[in-house]
Amino acid sequence: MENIVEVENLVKSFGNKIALKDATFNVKKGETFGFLGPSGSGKTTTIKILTSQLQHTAGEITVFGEKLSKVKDPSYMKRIGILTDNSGLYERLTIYDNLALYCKLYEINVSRIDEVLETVNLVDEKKTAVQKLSKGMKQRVTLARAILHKPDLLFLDEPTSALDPVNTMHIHAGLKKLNQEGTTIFLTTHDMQEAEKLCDRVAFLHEGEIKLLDTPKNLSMQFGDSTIKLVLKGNQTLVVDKNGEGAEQIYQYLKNDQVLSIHSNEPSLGDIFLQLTGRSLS
Ligand SMILES: Nc1ncnc2c1ncn2[C@@H]1O[C@H](COP(=O)(O)OP(=O)(O)OP(=O)(O)O)[C@@H](O)[C@H]1O
Repeated sequence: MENIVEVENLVKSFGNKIALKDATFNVKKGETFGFLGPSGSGKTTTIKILTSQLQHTAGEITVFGEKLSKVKDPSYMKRIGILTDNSGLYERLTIYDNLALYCKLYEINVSRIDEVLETVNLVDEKKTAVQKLSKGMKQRVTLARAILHKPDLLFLDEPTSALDPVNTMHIHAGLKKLNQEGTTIFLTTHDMQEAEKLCDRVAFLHEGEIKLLDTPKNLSMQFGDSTIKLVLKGNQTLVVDKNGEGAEQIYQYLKNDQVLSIHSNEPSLGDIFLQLTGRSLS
């Protein structure tokens, strides 16, 4: 599959502080790529560099087949969507008027506004001034603006960090739809469930270094143990090996009608991160 982003040996330092150490990764066209790491691991710094908001110290970056220095070109910026914590919304204007301004900028029809407001669950609030919105609602307006022009590549920095579970579900469904329609997504998060749900591949970032990069499924197989968990009547939990002896045990419990549930003992992305770095993602 074609790479839409190629990053080689990326380094970023702020004075003596090294925020990114030799990070190398690619984002493939059409995928949702997750950058997972705890606070301070370098996620926002990476997004800022990839979207030309910050200069990197060393390394090679290519986006859409062009060296990063050219990405500032307006024709490139039109192919990119960005959601960061810096909203850039006009507080006194309504949601609709904010988005209408961007429609003009991107030269797209205002009929698209209702579509994106549907995605972020804000159709009924479109005539409300931004200054009257909650933090989570503003985050949803910013996301609506980021996807207004159906970008080829969408950068999302912790897209659901200020949202409640219902709105998070709404946004996840919207992002899946956008991805199915062809937008490649680069997403940072410290929410492992979000990553498991949305991402085709994930990179684990720890103290500015990429520790691991693969599909969630491969990681779970690589780090999983070869056991099966049984929950028996009376809520007793039993872990058995995936071998002939384990099979015999499971058979006996099933035969005696003692089994409530059977699960393979797969680690979550959070478990894997903990195993790898000794610290949790949040
Ligand atoms: N402008 C800056 N000047 C100095 N240090 C900075 C600057 N921006 C970021 N850093 C440092 O670089 C490191 C990575 O920060 P970054 O914001 O990329 O982390 P993050 O993974 O996005 O964290 P969070 O999840 O809290 O947003 C941190 O140690 C941070 O203090």
